[in-house]
Amino acid sequence: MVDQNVVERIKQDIEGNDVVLYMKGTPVFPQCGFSAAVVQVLSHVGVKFKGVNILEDPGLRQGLKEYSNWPTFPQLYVKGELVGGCDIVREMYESGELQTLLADKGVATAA
Ligand SMILES: N[C@@H](CCC(=O)N[C@@H](CS)C(=O)NCC(=O)O)C(=O)O
Repeated sequence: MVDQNVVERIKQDIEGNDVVLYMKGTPVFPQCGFSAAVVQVLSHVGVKFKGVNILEDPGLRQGLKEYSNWPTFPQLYVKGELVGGCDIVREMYESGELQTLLADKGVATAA
């Protein structure tokens, strides 16, 4: 059963920010290669995002897995919806699908 306080915090984050990356480490200092790769993609696309370091919060780390039904990190959310992890985000970036998704959802990018 997912902790409702954790669910509230997740909802506040993903509903209050267009793009949220739950990751290991911070955007400036990622502590996992998968998280670093998504930070790099988002930087290339030129989109502003909120990075949340799940290593600092074991409750959030577990709660997110249950909330999203996605067992690993990073997890990228756009406008409240889970897009996916590193593999999906990278594939979508390479095909141009990520840029299209952001444009369709009205998220500003510099690219
Ligand atoms: N194939 C995954 C790779 C990510 C991954 O395997 N993450 C692992 C190791 S960093 C993870 O989050 N494990 C669960 C945990 O550490 O809580 C993706 O596309 O995002």
